[in-house]
Amino acid sequence: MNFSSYARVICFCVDDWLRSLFFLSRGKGRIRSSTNLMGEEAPEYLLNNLELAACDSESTGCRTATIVGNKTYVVEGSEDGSKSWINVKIFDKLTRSWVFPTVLGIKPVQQKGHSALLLKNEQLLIVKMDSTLDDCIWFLEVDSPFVKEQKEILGTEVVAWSKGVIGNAPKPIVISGPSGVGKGTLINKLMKEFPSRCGFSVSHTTRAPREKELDGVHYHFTERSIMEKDIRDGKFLEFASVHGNLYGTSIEAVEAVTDSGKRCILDIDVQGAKSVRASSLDAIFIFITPPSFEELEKRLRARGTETEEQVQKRLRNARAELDEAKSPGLFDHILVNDDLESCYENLKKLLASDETADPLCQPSVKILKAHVSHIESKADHKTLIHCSASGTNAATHSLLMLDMSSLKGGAPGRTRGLDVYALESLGDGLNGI
Ligand SMILES: Nc1nc2c(ncn2[C@@H]2O[C@H](COP(=O)(O)OP(=O)(O)O)[C@@H](O)[C@H]2O)c(=O)[nH]1
Ligand SMILES: Nc1ncnc2c1ncn2[C@@H]1O[C@H](COP(=O)(O)OP(=O)(O)O)[C@@H](O)[C@H]1O
Repeated sequence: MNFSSYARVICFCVDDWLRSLFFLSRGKGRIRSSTNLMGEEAPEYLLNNLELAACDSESTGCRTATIVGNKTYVVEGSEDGSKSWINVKIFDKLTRSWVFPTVLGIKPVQQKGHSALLLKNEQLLIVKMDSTLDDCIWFLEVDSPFVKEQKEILGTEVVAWSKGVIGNAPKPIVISGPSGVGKGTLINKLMKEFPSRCGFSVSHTTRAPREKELDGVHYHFTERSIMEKDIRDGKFLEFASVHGNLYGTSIEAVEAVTDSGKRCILDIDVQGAKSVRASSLDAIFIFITPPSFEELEKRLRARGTETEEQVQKRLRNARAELDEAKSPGLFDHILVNDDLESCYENLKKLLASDETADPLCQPSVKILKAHVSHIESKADHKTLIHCSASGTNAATHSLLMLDMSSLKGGAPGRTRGLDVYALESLGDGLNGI
């Protein structure tokens, strides 16, 4: 792929957005005034010519516009003292109108601007300027399988953010099973024995805390209305109504554990396991089953944490869960929790046999405190990032190569598997090379 074909750079300054738009083009060099952009019509040359846009990091605000089919995705952001924001809007060429999509996932905090590059027709690579390397690479999914599914569910235009993460991580473990089977007991044992290697995904729930349950440790206990809003805002990987309460796994609950290099353990019901199976999270699914229904009932009553009515409801649901667990392709392993110690040993054997539990791949470049001037696509899966230590001094300009050949995951979680290496010496302004 030819570099210069990607070097058409549009610089939008927020302050001037209404009045003028500077069109900087290698080879063209024209300055053109925009027509009334906020009059809800994007100029013809923008819609016809723009493939890649990068913005001037010196300005207080920044806009990039990227054409995907008949749509132009405008990503705009600003850092204004304590306030910083990043928004996405879409110009639809067919209807000649602006669309404000539902934005899912955790969005980046805008700093000194960003560059945008269309990777495939389903996602944009967004590189934040003046950011550390662990926070500069982001993806805006515009037509990925996850986004397509959400468009159908929500009936609106949807885009979804996903943070790019260098290297891989151990696969999360999803543990399901009927209430009282011993999931919590097994997970506690794992956490005690491997505190530095396993981390628990702390779910949100609308149920009341039991005695000895701590907010933020066992669950994030929350109000239904708050949780429903967070679900609408795309902050949850999955959620389900279980025994009359709402339970859900936030994206951050899983990613915070995985980002720290630990294996994330999720204790979720069968509906939640189905949702995670359908998501981009690559996990191992384990169902814990009781030796008999009578033993399950005995354990549930012996625990003494539920009223009789709640016990009855849990037992009714248990029958359905035991049936659903047999759905082909849902669970990778079924463990019978008869004798606790043997079940725990079997669980540990399963985890030990997972080949993905390799240590986090360390990037060849650790911290990027450079000014990223722009990005260019070189070839499939490989992207050049231009950066400079001082921002304007040509002598310190350097190149990083971003290799995305083994990307995994994606919205609504992280996009993992990135590899970054320096093509040239990057000078004093960059650490850790
Ligand atoms: N889908 C989903 N289910 C969850 C989540 N957190 C807990 N659960 C499930 O909700 C059910 C009830 O959990 P809980 O109230 O702690 O009762 P217990 O299972 O009897 O200890 C269990 O099946 C859990 O696995 C979650 O984040 N999502
Ligand atoms: N293998 C086992 N044999 C006997 N009791 C068990 C076993 N595993 C767990 N228990 C007990 O059963 C009860 C329910 O276990 P718990 O871990 O709370 O289940 P869950 O998290 O699946 O609802 C607890 O009192 C626990 O001590």
